[in-house]
Amino acid sequence: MEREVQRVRQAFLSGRSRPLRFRLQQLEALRRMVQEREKDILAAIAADLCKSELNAYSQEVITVLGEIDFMLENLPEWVTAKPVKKNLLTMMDEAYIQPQPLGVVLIIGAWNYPFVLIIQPLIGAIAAGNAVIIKPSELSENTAKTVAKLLPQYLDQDLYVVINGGVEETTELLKQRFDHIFYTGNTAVGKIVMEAAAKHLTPVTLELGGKSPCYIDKDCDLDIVCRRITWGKYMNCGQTCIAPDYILCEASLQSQIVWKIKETVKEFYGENIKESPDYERIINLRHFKRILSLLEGQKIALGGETDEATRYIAPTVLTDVDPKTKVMQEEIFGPVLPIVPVKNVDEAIDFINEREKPLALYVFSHNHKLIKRMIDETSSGGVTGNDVIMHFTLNSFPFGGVGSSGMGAYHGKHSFDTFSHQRPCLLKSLKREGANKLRYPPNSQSKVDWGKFFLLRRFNKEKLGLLVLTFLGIVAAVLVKAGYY
Ligand SMILES: NC(=O)c1ccc[n+]([C@@H]2O[C@H](COP(=O)([O-])OP(=O)(O)OC[C@H]3O[C@@H](n4cnc5c(N)ncnc54)[C@H](O)[C@@H]3O)[C@@H](O)[C@H]2O)c1
Ligand SMILES: CCCCCCCCCCCCC/C=C/C=O
Repeated sequence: MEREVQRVRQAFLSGRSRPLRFRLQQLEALRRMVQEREKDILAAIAADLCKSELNAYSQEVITVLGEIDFMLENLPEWVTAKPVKKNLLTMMDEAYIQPQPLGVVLIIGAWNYPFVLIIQPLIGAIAAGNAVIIKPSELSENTAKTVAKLLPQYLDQDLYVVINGGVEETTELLKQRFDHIFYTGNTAVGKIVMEAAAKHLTPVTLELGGKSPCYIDKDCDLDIVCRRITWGKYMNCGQTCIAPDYILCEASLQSQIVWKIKETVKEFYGENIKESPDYERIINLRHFKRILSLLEGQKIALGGETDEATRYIAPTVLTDVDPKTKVMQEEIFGPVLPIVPVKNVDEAIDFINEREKPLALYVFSHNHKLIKRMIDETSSGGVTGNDVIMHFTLNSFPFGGVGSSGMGAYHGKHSFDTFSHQRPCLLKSLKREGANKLRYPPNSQSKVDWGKFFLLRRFNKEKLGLLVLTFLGIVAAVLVKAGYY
């Protein structure tokens, strides 16, 4: 493992990942890989998650292609040095911020969207000029193997390397020194990753999970609300980091919500859900059993049917859920939707604020002020009003958590920034030593006064005349330098 990381570091130190032309060429090669090997990629995702290839394409491949195009379009502007405002002490100097690559980045992916969750951060890391080691999730082994096979056929083989394996390999990998670690997965492993990173003072981005609440106000169109929630909750069989985890609403709305979700489930998946190409399965038996255990003692208002052999769990809704029960203590990550009755929006806000900060928050209402109030008075990684999931699709948004749902963010320019160091560069001349004497010892009141003038723009009235003269002198010098005289 050490040798492999060393090999990637040597490739980074060769400097070839840095030129803009190289980054663009690698991103184009990655796009070619996705387009030419689309069938292999879709088949792998489909096999891992019992997902239709159409759904694999619209949930993962579209996002990846959109992200590559966005990078190719904007990267030339992002990589350029940006001049910054100067003070009076540096006004004759060159001052700019130069984004630079961090070095060798480790990307650890999760299994639930096994392609996009490793390739989207990879796009950002390449765009920022880094070398990358990717560790896909071992639970989605078809996608892991396919990516390990395809990437070296299209990308630089020493700069971008896939290492497959489970906990043992990841633990070994985490002992190595990286310049950034980008981890997607559960909060418990997030802590392990952060602890390992701390040993080398490596910065981390943690894309974690949590219980994303969904508040439904009584002033809204329940038909539309329930259609949108049904889509976001049962997509990928509930195994989506930003799926609505539970509903908060007035008790009187519950029966209508159950009825409308039931109707929508029929509309989306037909009478026989098991036969639907749009309804996935739980990733493994451990998760299947974990989700079943969340149903114990609950009032099942819809669904509840299961089949262990195929790890099928029907779209399920629980009503009158007691917040103290197990289903409300952990992220569900399955097709189970508890409804927790609250008296009003105040109680909903308190409910959310008494718990860990979620990755996403959803609010449904015709009342725009109520939505704004929810946003102002709570915290979450992201918010979508009157819909679910959709903030993920906008690459102008930073995507990430807050508090226990994660730290750092990515997508679009935010990925480029995550994998770049914003290096401040001040280029002075060896001339004009007169002005610089101000900061050299021995210090004096007069030097402090000048310092106040130059840096704080504060001065005393007696010296005003002298200061004005100095200022005019500086202006004249600038004009001479700029070629006006
Ligand atoms: N914020 C996001 O973008 C996002 C996206 C997807 C999933 N998630 C969250 O991820 C969770 C589901 O994923 P998961 O954690 O089950 O995925 P997982 O089991 O695939 O684990 C994630 C990664 O951690 C590694 N890993 C597991 N145990 C480890 C250990 N002990 N030491 C070191 N590495 C280890 C795995 O090899 C894998 O690569 C949910 O909480 C979900 O909300 C978040
Ligand atoms: C055919 C139209 C496609 C609509 C766009 C759907 C967007 C789905 C996004 C799925 C989320 C994938 C990333 C998940 C992260 C967390 O698990």
